[in-house]
Formats: sequence, C-alpha cells, structure tokens
Amino acid sequence: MLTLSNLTKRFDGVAALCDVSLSVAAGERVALLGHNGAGKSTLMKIVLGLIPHDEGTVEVLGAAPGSTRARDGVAYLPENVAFHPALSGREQIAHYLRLRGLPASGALALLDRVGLGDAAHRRIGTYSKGMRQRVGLAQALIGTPRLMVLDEPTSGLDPVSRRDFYAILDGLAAEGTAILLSSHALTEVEARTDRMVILSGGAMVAEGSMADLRRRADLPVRIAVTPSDIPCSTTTLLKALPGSVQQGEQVILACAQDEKLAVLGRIAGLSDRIADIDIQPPSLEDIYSHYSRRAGQ
Ligand SMILES: Nc1ncnc2c1ncn2[C@@H]1O[C@H](COP(=O)(O)OP(=O)(O)OP(=O)(O)O)[C@@H](O)[C@H]1O
Repeated sequence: MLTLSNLTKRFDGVAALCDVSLSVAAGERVALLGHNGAGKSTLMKIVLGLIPHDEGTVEVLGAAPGSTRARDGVAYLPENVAFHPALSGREQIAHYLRLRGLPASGALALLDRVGLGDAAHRRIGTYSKGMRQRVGLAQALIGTPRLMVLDEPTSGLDPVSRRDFYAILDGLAAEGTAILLSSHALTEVEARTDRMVILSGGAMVAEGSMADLRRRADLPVRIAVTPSDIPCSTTTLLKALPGSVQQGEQVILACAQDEKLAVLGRIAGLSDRIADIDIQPPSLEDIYSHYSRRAGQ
C-alpha cells in the first residue's frame, strides 16, 4: 500500500528526512515514533503529496503521491484538526462527503461510528477537543480508505476515547486498510500497532515489531521478588542473588535476556523465601530511549 525507498527531504539545505526506507502492507498498523522535529509530519506530507521530496522514491497505492489514484484511496487526519465552528458535525461531514462525490446522507452513520451520533446536530464550536478529534476521524473514514495516515490521532483524547479509537482502527485493519500513524504515546502504540519505525534527526534508527526491537536492543529484564517475611528473607535473597538490590519491600534484579531462565531457576530454588515474583520485560519506552540515545538525542 505504501513504499518509501531512500527518501530524503531537505528544507533550505537542512535534511528533515535522510535516506528513509519503509513499507506498509494491507492490514498492517505501523507507528511512526520520534522526538519533536524527527521528521514524522514531513514524511506524512510527502506521502500525501502535499510537499515534494528531494531524493528516493515514494509509491502510494502503486501510484505517485498526490496523484488522483493515490488521493482516491488515502485518508488523512492532521495533528490539529480545524472545522467551521458554526457548522454542526453532521453538516461538516456532509460537506466532506459531497467533496468526495458521495451522498451527504452518510454523515450520521459516520458520526455514529465515532461515538458522536448524539451530538451530530450541535455546532462544532460547542464541541470539546476530543469531540473535534472524533469529527476528524469521521472525516478520515469517508470512502473506506485503503491507506490511512494519522498524525498524532489520539492527542487530546481521554483513555476510553483512545480505546474506542484504536478499536475502530483494528476494524479497518482487519478489512485490509493499511495504517500509518505517528504518536508520542508509547504505551498505547506498543499495545495497538504491529510494527514501529523510530526516526531520529530525520534518519530511521530502528524498525520492526515489538518482539524484533526488544530482541535487537537486548535490554535487561527486570525481576522483582517479594520476600515471604521481611526482613529475614530479604537478607537471604539479597545474598543468594548476586547483583540484586532492595527497593522498598522488594528485591530487584536486572538480568540479560539470555540469562533469564538460569536466574529464574536460581530464584525458584529459594521459593520458601518468596511470596511473589514479577517479571518485567523492557517496555517500548525503554527501547525507544535506547535507540534515541544511541542516535544522540
Ligand atoms: N516548511 C518547513 N520549512 C523549514 N523547515 C521545516 C519545514 N517543515 C518542517 N521543517 C523542519 O523539518 C524537521 C522535521 O519536522 P517535522 O514537523 O516533520 O517533525 P515531527 O517529527 O513531525 O515533529 P513533532 O513531533 O513536533 O510534530 C524539523 O527540524 C522542522 O523544523
């Protein structure tokens, strides 16, 4: 659905994107991560055909970005949505439907889909930020897009709205829509996308599924052991588990991925001293920091 090869973009001679290659297949949900100014919005604008690129190739639905064929199948939700405050949600979506050559009668169904059915007749000027973001999503759902490009789509949404939002994306992906979204909300991206691309200073510093990134980063696993009786068992555990430290009532141990089973075996041998154990693999936040640090950010 989308292929970028060796994409480079410069603004006044300064590279905003440098040799970026990535592809998004049908039904895939890909997250674009990176610090402020990493190049996420620039990449999206190039995909949409809003700005030209300097080097490399871009194919959107097998066509040039911005071509009629590409625009027909691509939906976009910008970071900051702006609608006419005097129009109702229904009128605004009806307007976009007409622009797309579709019947305006579909507006209510789209607003229902994003949970705005009850507010469809109210003026957008009276909507909360989250409600305006949902109008943006309703707009992006027009015409069953084959590629969706979403720039920080969940900023301003509360936790339940975020969950509903990702449920809609899951449904679209299950029907074959390719999704490329940017976000700074690492926890939700970790849970709700298939693959991540980390940009830093315009360059791609890592790419893959959560499992791939975890394996490549090879960050330590954190094991938290709760002693059965404190402080007696705490002392025994600290002595028996080299490198462990006490944190509050727990004994904490960090170990390399390939040592995990051996360490757990050692801990199992101390089971009469243990009330509970918690194994915490590195989160996307840990992995993101690792790659960003490596890239000097
Ligand atoms: N029109 C422009 N003219 C000059 N420089 C620009 C222009 N648009 C973007 N840039 C620069 O390109 C770089 C990438 O910006 P971009 O907006 O793509 O970052 P981003 O990853 O989307 O950031 P954020 O997370 O803050 O939205 C930045 O250094 C920015 O200043």
